[in-house]
Amino acid sequence: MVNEKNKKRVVIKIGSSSLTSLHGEISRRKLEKLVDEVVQLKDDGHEVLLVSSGAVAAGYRKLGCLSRPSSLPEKQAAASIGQGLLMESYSDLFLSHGYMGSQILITRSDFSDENRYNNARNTINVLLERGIIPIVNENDTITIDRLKFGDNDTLSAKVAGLVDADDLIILSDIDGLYDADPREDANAQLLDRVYEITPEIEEAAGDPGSDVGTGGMKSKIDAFKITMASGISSFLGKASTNNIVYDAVYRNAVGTYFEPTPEQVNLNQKKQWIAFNSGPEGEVTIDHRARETIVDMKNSLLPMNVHHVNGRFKKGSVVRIHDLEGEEIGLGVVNYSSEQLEEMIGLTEPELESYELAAIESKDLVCHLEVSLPVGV
Ligand SMILES: Nc1ncnc2c1ncn2[C@@H]1O[C@H](COP(=O)(O)OP(=O)(O)O)[C@@H](O)[C@H]1O
Ligand SMILES: N[C@@H](CCC(=O)OP(=O)(O)O)C(=O)O
Repeated sequence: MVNEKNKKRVVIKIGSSSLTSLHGEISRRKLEKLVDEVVQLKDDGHEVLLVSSGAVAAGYRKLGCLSRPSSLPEKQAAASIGQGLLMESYSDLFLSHGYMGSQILITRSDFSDENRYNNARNTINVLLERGIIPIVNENDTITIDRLKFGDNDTLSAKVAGLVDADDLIILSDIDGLYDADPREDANAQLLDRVYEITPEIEEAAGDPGSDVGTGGMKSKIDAFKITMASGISSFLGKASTNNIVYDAVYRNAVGTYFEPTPEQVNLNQKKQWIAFNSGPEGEVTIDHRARETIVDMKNSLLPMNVHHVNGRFKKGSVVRIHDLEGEEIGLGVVNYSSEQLEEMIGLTEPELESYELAAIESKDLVCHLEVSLPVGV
């Protein structure tokens, strides 16, 4: 049993192919293996949250489809069957070891609203602190494409940030990240440590390896960009390897470890929400002097440095910040609506004195990210 100091909060994401059989059914054997390993961590005193895919893969056969459906209504109907079956199996298995699982279904709009985001954190914290194992999936049955996370890899990274996890473990059908797509290059080499997501790594990341996988290595790399910018250690390994979860937490597993370094950006929770979840509602373009002030000097953005405004937003919205060449330099929470900012453009410094607040406070600016913001941001 670990002491309070060594206790970890671990998020484990498992893909569809690692939970279901080729015939579109839950594989009891695969699920039992996962549950046994989670139980080992729980018995050691760690907190564990699962992000489990598999709802569509576990449900499509029961819906009467011969292979994973491609139409949205059929996928959603399959998920409505499979999600219930998955939870039933998880609950049975965890209860047989004396632990309780709980279901959390999330949509992207739950995360883009700051109040709902904070509410999700509070709920999950209660569950984790009371020894429950929250089991998270996207709410596939009701979510439409435009509002989807789309893959559980980036969802798991955002959840890891939400609950301030120590580790994210992504389990897949492959034993880690290779320096080239192993299906295309027989000489591809396993990378055991990654300290930075380089353009070469992005290039090497290919599509899914099975008919039931969704994001492939590309969405896993997007996920690791989020965890690295959030200061969370991550691991990618093969779900079928013995003791993979336990060994990954104790750094003894074969796979790829993604280690954030102190020099990298380490976004606090508010900035993680702004960067990865908020969904910007408009744009402000700033002049060159302002770019220097906010990027190099890390000062607030003043209303007089706003050159022009695009889109309609209200006070408190998140906006993209562009320079005069159109390059995106960051995101921030505005203190004025788009109408108010437009009125301020062209006013002189004394005229602006009556406006007391910065357009964007430095504490709410997310700029100069070493990583480009992942898809969906
Ligand atoms: N550079 C790479 N390194 C490792 N696997 C890769 C790479 N590029 C593409 N892949 C493929 O990504 C697959 C894993 O993604 P995916 O099929 O979505 O799995 P899951 O269902 O576990 O999320 C692997 O089986 C592999 O074929
Ligand atoms: N939410 C979907 C899975 C989405 C997904 O990312 O799947 P996978 O690539 O297998 O992790 C489901 O439960 O079927």
